[in-house]
Amino acid sequence: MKPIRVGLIGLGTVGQGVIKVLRENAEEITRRVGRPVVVTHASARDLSRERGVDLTGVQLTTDSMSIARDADVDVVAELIGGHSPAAELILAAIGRGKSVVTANKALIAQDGNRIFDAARKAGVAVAFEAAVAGGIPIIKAIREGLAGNRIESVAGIINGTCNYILTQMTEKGEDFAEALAAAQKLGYAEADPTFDIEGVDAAHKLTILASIAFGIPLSFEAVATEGITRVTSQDIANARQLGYRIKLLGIAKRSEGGVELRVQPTFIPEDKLLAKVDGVLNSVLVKGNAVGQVGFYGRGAGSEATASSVVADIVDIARALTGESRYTVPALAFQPDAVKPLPLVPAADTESANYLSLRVADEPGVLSKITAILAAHDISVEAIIQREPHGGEDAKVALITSVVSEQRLATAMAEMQTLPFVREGIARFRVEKFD
Ligand SMILES: NC(=O)c1ccc[n+]([C@@H]2O[C@H](COP(=O)([O-])OP(=O)(O)OC[C@H]3O[C@@H](n4cnc5c(N)ncnc54)[C@H](O)[C@@H]3O)[C@@H](O)[C@H]2O)c1
Ligand SMILES: N[C@@H](CCO)C(=O)O
Ligand code: NA
Repeated sequence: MKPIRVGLIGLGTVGQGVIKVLRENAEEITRRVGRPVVVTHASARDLSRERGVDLTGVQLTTDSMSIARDADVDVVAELIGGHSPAAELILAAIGRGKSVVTANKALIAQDGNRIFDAARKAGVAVAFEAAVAGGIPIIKAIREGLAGNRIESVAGIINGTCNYILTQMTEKGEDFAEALAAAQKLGYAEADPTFDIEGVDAAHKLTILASIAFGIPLSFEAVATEGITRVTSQDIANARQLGYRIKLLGIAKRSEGGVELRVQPTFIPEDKLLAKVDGVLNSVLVKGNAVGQVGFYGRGAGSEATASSVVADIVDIARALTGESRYTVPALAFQPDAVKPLPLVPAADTESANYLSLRVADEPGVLSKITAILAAHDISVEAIIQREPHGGEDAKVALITSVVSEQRLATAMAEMQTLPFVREGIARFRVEKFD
């Protein structure tokens, strides 16, 4: 039986995982597809590097474009990341009538509209399950499994590196830099890890999820994005004492004004599902009007977990090439001419409960003055802790507010900041209760 020939562009963490998974599970995959699926071609920047995977039978090259154009390649997997030359390579493969699999969320979030358009015109597929939440089949679940619903919200932990760092800081007391270095070593981080820690990678993924969930164009620029670099060990300790965990959450939800898209470090009550998702694990909760809430959980990064999704996409395409059926699921779940923008709610118009942390001079009456300002703005305090000063340090106050609009909170915080005993720089993070 003639095999489906896969050309891999990039032999890094994910590329090596794909070789391994396709080899290890060859028998099962052949039974699923109806014929073998084999990596016949692969490109890398440095062919002399030792990779720890068996590359026998794979034709190696440094010329990635030759793979995109090779008539002897049936499916191309782009696993180099970044915008260029990834975009050119994908478009070249599409131009030769090949379906493409990619793990490149940065490219899809920013340039997906153009790529899907080209693929549609060429009658081929661009599949990207590995781009969001690594090994969790969340794209397929929303696009196909939940296609009967009006999706109300998608929320979750969608960056493995940040979740790993926050977990190491919380459980092991590791410092930020140490935990990031470990995440990089484990193959979780992006080539430029500022994409992870500044929330950009999560924003790329949220952009894709929002399009698939709501049928809106890819709108990366509209995501209000904050990473985890402002989260201190003190915030983590405060969260614990108040009964919360801090997670970097991506949230896309419908609200009165349209859709809200945000990525932020968020306090979550410790008994909620998302608060218990630790390490490199990701979890996504989807709310549909028919199904209610459904949750997905699994490894969000790493070589073989991510390869699991790349290979699933290759299998989908291989099945379509093998059987009578064409690959007919639209890339962004909705028919291209039915994708329409919804108003994007500005962050200032959104509402949430909040965690505030203040450094204050050790004076009598401090707490009552702070709470009086909050009360004057109709904000109630749900929990509060005060740490006594020691060794000449300031006292510290941390509290959780009721649900309040961004504007009202900003006014109250500005007023608090003018109190003479409140030091510069009140820290604030959102709280999501998932009630
Ligand atoms: N690592 C993960 O856990 C993970 C998870 C999901 C998605 N992704 C995505 O998968 C893609 C690859 O990530 P990775 O972690 O494997 O990165 P990586 O840095 O380990 O691997 C990329 C490889 O591509 C090579 N490369 C770069 N330009 C090339 C070119 N023009 N031709 C041939 N090879 C080239 C690099 O030398 C490197 O070996 C990225 O888009 C990333 O966002 C990664
Ligand atoms: N750098 C990404 C890889 C998976 O997309 C993460 O840590 O989640
Ligand atoms: Na996925």
